[in-house]
Amino acid sequence: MIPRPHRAGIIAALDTQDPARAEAWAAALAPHLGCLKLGLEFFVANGPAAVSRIARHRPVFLDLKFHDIPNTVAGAVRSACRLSPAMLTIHAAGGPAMVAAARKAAEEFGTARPAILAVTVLTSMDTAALSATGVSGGTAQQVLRLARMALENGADGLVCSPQEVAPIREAHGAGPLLVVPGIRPAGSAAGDQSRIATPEEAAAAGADWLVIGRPITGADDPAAAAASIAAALAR
Ligand SMILES: O=c1ccn([C@@H]2O[C@H](COP(=O)(O)O)[C@@H](O)[C@H]2O)c(=O)[nH]1
Repeated sequence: MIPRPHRAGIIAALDTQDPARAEAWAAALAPHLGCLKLGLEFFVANGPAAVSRIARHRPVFLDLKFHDIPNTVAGAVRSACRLSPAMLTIHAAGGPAMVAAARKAAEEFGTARPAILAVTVLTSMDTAALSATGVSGGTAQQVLRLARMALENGADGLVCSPQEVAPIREAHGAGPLLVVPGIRPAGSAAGDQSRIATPEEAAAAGADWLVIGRPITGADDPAAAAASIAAALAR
C-alpha cells in the first residue's frame, strides 16, 4: 500500500482517452506529485496494459468505482489488483456486504494490495441532486452515514469532498485515508463540481491526498500548474 504522505499530497487525474497524452502528462507531472489517477475514460479506451505503462512514472490510483453485487465486485477487485494499483475505488452505496467483499478480495494479494477507498457522495452532487436519488437530509449527513458503514466493513479510506473532511476526521480520527476531489485553486472554474474548496483549505481540514484534474491538465503548462499547487501546499 502506498505510504500516507506527511502533508497533503497531490494526485493528478489523467482524464483522457488518448494514451500518448496520458503518457506525456505522466512524464511531465511525475516530479511534482505522488500518484497518478486513471479513471473510466482512460481505462475503457486503453485497457489494463496501458495502466501498467503509466505506472512506470508514479504509483497509480485506479478509480473505476466498482458498484455491483458482492461476488462481481470481488472478481473485479481481483482483476484490478493484478495491475498493482496503489489505490482502488468502490462505491460505498453498494452496501456493507459489497464493501466487505472488496476488502476480502484485495487481501488475497497480501501486503502489496491496494488501499480500498469507498466513494461516498460524488463531489458533483449537491443536496438537490442527492434528493433526486431519494436521499434526503443533505450531502454532509449522507457522506457521514456512508463513511461509517464503509469503514466498519473494511474500507481503508474514503473519497469525499473537501467540505466533509473535517467532520469525518471529527467522527473517525486520523485513521481513515481521505482522498479528496473537488479541488479548485482560487480562480479556477468549478465546472461540474459542486462541493469544492482550494488545495490549502482541503489540506488544512486534514485531507491526505488531493485529486486534481482539469486545473492541472487543462492548464497551458500542466507541470507548472502542479508545481505551483505543490509549492502553495508546502508553505
Ligand atoms: O466524488 C468524486 C469521485 C471522483 N472524482 C474524480 O476526480 C477527478 C476530478 O477531476 P477535476 O477535473 O479536478 O474535476 C475526476 O477524475 C473524477 O472522476 C470526482 O471528481 N468526484
